[in-house]
Amino acid sequence: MPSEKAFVFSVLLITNTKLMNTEALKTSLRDNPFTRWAMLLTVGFVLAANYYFYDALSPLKSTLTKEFGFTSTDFGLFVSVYSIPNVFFLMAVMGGIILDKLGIRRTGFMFIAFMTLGALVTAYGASDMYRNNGLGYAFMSSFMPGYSPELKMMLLGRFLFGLGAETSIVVISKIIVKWFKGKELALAFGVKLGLARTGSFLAFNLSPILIEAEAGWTVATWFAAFFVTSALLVFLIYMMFDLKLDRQVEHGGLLSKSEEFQFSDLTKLLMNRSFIYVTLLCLTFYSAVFPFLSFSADFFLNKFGMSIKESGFISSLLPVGTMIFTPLFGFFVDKYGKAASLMIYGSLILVTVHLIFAFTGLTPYVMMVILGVAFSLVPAAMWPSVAKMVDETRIGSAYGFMFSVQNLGLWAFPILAGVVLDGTNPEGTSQLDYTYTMLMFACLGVFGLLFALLLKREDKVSGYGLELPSNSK
Ligand SMILES: NCCCC[C@H](NC(=O)[C@@H](N)CCCCN)C(=O)O
Repeated sequence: MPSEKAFVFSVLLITNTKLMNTEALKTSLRDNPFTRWAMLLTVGFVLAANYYFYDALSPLKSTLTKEFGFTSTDFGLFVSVYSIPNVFFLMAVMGGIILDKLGIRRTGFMFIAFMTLGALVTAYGASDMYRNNGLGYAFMSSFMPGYSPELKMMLLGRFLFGLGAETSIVVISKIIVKWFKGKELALAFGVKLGLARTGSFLAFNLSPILIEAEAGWTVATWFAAFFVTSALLVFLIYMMFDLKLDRQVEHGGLLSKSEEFQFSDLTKLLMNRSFIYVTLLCLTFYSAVFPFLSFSADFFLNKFGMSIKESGFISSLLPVGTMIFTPLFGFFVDKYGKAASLMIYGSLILVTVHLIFAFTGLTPYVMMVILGVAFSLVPAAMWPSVAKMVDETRIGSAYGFMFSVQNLGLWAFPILAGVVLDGTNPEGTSQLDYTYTMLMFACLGVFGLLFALLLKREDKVSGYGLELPSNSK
């Protein structure tokens, strides 16, 4: 009898231990809400640094003219060179493929390192150290005399920065999916975008303050570069947690053979009319926003006679607006749908605001907040809509492709804005007239509106259900 009892006891013990082990296997780091959200904050910091650096010199266009003799076209060139690797070498698409092959840690580190190198080279190109015949100055002076050696070094820096920055956004999107899939994914995406835009908000407000530093105006560029460098260090912390999570789950986020990117995926995407319309909307809408934002502080400074600080502050109202409205509209799209309609409204608002900027002297404070509503409506509806059109395993390639097409606009339109400005204002004019530049942005908005309308019409045929709530598809 006692031996029977002992047998039952040991069976119970073994079963219980087995159950406990299975339970331990089931829970991983991502199941702990604190760790999950801490990871979001960690990669959000990297994104904020990325957006900070992208915008850090935008409020300082007049300073660059004063210090280095930059024309509006030079400034446009500087903004746009960010996009060259993504347009001409399809870096965002390649980055997505590399990501699927090498995984998050190696790809993330490599591309954030490129961002850091680019940021440091840009700051160096603007520094006194370089201008006093520092390393590379003689070389940069030896060709294309029409462009200053400062501009050339800064262009090289921004090129390297762009090479890393867009792919790192794709990597971070994948990190969010890795930690939040099946949990609070939509909210996490909204918060991620909010953190990124905090970087832009800070850039427009901090750069004008930092140029007044005792050590000279280049404190603003060095600060931006060190912010990006600190992001690389913060990413190392993320990598440790990522490794730990991979040891807890089976496949470590790497794709199986059947899930890997195939070029036939791209052809399939290109045959999908809804995807084409949303990509063209992405190109035209974002081209009317980001390049405008890069010139906006200088526009306010010239049109309303504001200081660098005030014009930077007004520009920062756009990212602030999006930080509040994007999660709200994201929630609306999840719950009630109407994504295609929201993209139409967003495009309509964008055109109206640009026309008001072109032809009236209405206060820019309110207009920038309204523009923030437009810049929340479209992204909040656009990115989740793509997820309805393409298979989940192809979402990285789809976003990568959209980024590359979008970057065509982020490359061309800052240059065009500068060329239009230089072409429509006599040389040496003290107050730039932005009317034609604003009209150009309004026209882009009209194209965006057209593609949004086509997208809604196509949705009735394709049946992707863009007008339906998230969980009904
Ligand atoms: N899941 C995709 C989110 C994209 C957010 C989007 N960013 C971009 O489109 C970037 N390719 C361009 C960023 C250039 C300025 N930093 C956004 O709305 O910010």
